[in-house]
Amino acid sequence: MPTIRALGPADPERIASFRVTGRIGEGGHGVVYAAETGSGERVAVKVLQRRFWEDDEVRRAFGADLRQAQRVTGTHVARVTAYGIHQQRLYYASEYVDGPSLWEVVERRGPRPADELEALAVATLSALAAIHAAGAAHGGFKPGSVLIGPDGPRVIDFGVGRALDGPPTPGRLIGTSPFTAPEHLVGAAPGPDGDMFAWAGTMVYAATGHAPFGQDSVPAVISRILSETPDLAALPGTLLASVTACLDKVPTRRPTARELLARLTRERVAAVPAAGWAALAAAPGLPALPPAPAPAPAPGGAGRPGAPGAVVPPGPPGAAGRPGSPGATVPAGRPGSPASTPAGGRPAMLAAVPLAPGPQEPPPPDVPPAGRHGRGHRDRTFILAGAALALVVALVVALVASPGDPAPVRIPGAALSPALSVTPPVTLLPSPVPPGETIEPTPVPSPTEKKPKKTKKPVPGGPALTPPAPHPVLAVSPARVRVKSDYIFYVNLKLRATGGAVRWRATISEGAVLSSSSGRIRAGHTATITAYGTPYCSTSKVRFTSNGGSRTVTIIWGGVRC
Ligand SMILES: Nc1ncnc2c1ncn2[C@@H]1O[C@H](COP(=O)(O)OP(=O)(O)OP(=O)(O)O)[C@@H](O)[C@H]1O
Repeated sequence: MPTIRALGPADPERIASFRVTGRIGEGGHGVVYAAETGSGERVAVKVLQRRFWEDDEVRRAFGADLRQAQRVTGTHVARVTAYGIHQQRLYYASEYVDGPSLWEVVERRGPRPADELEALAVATLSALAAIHAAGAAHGGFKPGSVLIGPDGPRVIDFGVGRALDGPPTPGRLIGTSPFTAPEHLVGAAPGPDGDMFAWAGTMVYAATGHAPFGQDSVPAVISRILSETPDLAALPGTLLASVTACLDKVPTRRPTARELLARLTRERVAAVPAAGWAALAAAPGLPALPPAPAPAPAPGGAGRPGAPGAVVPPGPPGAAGRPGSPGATVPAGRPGSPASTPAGGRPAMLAAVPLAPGPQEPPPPDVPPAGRHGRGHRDRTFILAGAALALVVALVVALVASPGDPAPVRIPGAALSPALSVTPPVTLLPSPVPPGETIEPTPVPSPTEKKPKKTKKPVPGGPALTPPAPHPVLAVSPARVRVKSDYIFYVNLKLRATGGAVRWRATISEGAVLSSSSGRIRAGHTATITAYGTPYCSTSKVRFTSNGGSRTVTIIWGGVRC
């Protein structure tokens, strides 16, 4: 149960139509209050820090993201019930979950046993599937995003990552937790694939008590996320393949939440030997089923609960409700396994977890999924070229909007939900003033600039001589960067080869890391590498050496106070 503290002098007593009853806590983005609606329903209201209100881009994205988040419903999500602006601060309200976060549970009680992990996996995948089915992404999934309520795990804080972290632009980090997917570290926008990576890391945390890539210095964690595979030995066999697949560095290779939910459900059913199902079907004392009226197959296919000859999913004797209905529960342990315990004997925290998604969640896992995130096989050909870091360089090139590229930023002019009681009504329209820069690059020639036209010089008195071979040159841009935010700790550097192919090597001063330290660029081509540092008033020098000379880039990790 979260500790609710009394309000301080700076805390509001009302937020829009909500009566604030206490302060739950504060995170990186704002303060969360316990509050009540006019009809006495408990809600949690997150009031974002003022800097978000002051950011035009965030204000524009906030309305769009929250509208989408409001569409997400399901047994294992804390529904977003309202959002708006209160005293120049953005806020949103969600269902109050009366329970600790997964962080707290693991910190206090240690790594969780196999049966709890399985139930946790099913519940959180069910929530992510619902979020993704609504066209949203969580964008910041981590153990703190899972609250263990009296009726099972609930996922909070979904769908606002894009608004709070903004579009991927050079030098702007998307997501900052040790659970962040590698593609987000290099600028990709939050998406379902990234959620799956973060989900897997969260499962590793629940099984071991440690974040999969460590939690020490930021550059060290980033370097491990980009290049290392965590130790998964503590995971139960039932989850190992799923978690391993989700930790793939290539986003499109990761399975979807829906696919994993289907896999786990199938495996659970298959874990009961056929003889066990037969014995259950023939158990004495079951009321006789009426004879089948006709041999025609029933809609929904064989196995529909209640149909003659249907497989009856496991459930505690006397369990109410059809499997999949909100009230239906199954023991979290494998039926018949030594770990499984009766509902009453299970740890209270995960005592009863619906196995199948609730009625408002996506269709049952057996329904063939649609679209890229729903297709059965991820057969897209992605070739891992050698070591993981090489792969990351490819990701960087593919995903990052580099300093010279026009950033394809889609800004829907988002209006606040009309359902809200915002006084006075505020419309979040695109501002005519462009948002403030976060990085000041030294002006560099555009990488899209046209190659100089070859002009034939007339050579008086004879045929044209063979021109001397052009000398390869490595251009690096920007040459000097000042990062002006506490929340940004990476910078993309664009390398360009002219006059011939260039082989390059790079080193960076201590306390920072590079996504790649060597490579080859063909003439006229570009590559992007990323420097990760610590944004606390320090300077990093990146030194490039190549057959085209040497270059040094200076990065000043600033923050507004430096
Ligand atoms: N819907 C909710 N019901 C109950 N408690 C909540 C709810 N949402 C958040 N909380 C609690 O409020 C506290 C602060 O949450 P918050 O999301 O701000 O933390 P955070 O994840 O560290 O922050 P951020 O995501 O902004 O970095 C946490 O203890 C969290 O468990």
